[in-house]
Amino acid sequence: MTTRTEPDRAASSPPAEAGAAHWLDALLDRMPRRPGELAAPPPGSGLGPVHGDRGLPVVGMGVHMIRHGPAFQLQLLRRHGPVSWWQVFGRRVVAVCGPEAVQEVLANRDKAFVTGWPDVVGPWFDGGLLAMDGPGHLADRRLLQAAYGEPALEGYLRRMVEDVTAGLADWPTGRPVRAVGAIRELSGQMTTRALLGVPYDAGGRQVMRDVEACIRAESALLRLALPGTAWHRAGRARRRLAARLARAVPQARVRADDDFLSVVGRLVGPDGGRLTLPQVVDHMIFTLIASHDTTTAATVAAVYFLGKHPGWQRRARAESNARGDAPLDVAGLHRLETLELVVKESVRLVSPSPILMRRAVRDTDVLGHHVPAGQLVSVCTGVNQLLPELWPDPHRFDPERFAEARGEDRVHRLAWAPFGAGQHKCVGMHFGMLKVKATLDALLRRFEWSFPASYTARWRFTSLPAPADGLPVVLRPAPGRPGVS
Ligand code: HEM
Repeated sequence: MTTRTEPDRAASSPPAEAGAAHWLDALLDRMPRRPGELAAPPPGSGLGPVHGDRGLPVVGMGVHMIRHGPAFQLQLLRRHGPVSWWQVFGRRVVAVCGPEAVQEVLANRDKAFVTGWPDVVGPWFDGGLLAMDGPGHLADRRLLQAAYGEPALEGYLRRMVEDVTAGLADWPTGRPVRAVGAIRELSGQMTTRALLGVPYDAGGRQVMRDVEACIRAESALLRLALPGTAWHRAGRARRRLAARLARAVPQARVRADDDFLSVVGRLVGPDGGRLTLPQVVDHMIFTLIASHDTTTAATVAAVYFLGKHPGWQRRARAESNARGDAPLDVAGLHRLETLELVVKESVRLVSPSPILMRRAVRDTDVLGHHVPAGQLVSVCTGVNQLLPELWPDPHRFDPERFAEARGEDRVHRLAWAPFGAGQHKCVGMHFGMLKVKATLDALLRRFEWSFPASYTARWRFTSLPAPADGLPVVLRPAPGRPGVS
């Protein structure tokens, strides 16, 4: 069974060639690349320059990136090597691809790199872990880690399982549903009680609309707070979120509840210190943003691949149904081994966060290439996940490659890194995997679905990857579950 996604096809051939059937891709293919050097290395340094493509004036290679994502960066790797650069909307960005180059930047041994996210997405992450560096980041991360431990996860999972079951009750069968929008809504329904203790229908919906306004502004081109713009809407949304959280934190600190905000509010560091109210507010806003679209993208990818590979869908459903009516807990999710393999393979092929942004704080080098101070660097973990040098038959949907006996992900510690690596590695990785698996478990027990052999999703990379058509899917009642429709 071979599934060729947009990035998959392009991984074995240049993106423009892969998509040449579409007029826009044919046009992009003919566009001048205008190659050149990023910056001259300091004389006598022994370093080489970074080579790359300027593309069109202003737009640069931005449209290539949106249409082809990791496949575009793979093409940069093939043209210019593991350290290259490209221009996007007037800005030069270094692309670091391949396991060694990615490892060098993420290990960050000489502390030359800091987070580059605020430079790219704007102020929406402010005060969150991914906008911080150095001792402040380390101290907050150590403190917050307790809120992601297994005992705490059990409480969040219980809430998410109740909410996913209720959310799916409204999903129709027998007519097309756009999976991307429906799964995003479901993610919101599963988030607000687990993270904030707020039911979706009693204020949670507005919270998620505000979170989504911030997410949308991350990729806005017009970054002025003019009324009517995404930037303006996000500013208002973030202020509403901050005000709401500022009211909620004092109550959360004293209530003995097991939602994420209550757990974070009660955390005490080794020195007896607690996070201040503004710190909790900022961390919570970033957590809401970081958890929502990533888990949506991962679930959408798995729904797509399960629909293209009914054998895997049946196998995963059989494991989910084997639980009978027992409630789903963390141990129960760990036992869903097929789902674990399917999710790992889905986020390998379509990585929810295929690049990690960094900025050089001083002149430095990556694999002997000169990177000047201030330079933005995109660390392309998503490319590594598709490299034929690392993965046998990399475009094939083959979840078994993650099984203990094969362990293809063990070929290099950065061959599979959908949750990042190094200082900023996703602290919510287990939480995210639980949420995605709990969503898929509920879907599998209730529905079955498939996509025609002729259907291939075309992924777009405006912000996180999503099928351009919203992934229309027709659900049917799952077999072997009498009484459930
Ligand atoms: C499938 C789901 C998820 C994926 C693929 C994912 C991916 C990532 C990646 C790649 C990073 C590192 C970014 C970088 O180094 O630039 C990251 C960081 C982070 N993620 Fe996740 N994430 C997921 C779910 C979650 C969830 C559910 C939460 C919280 C409930 C969360 C919270 C965070 C936080 C707080 C950070 C910043 C860590 C730090 O800077 O120290 N993530 N995530």
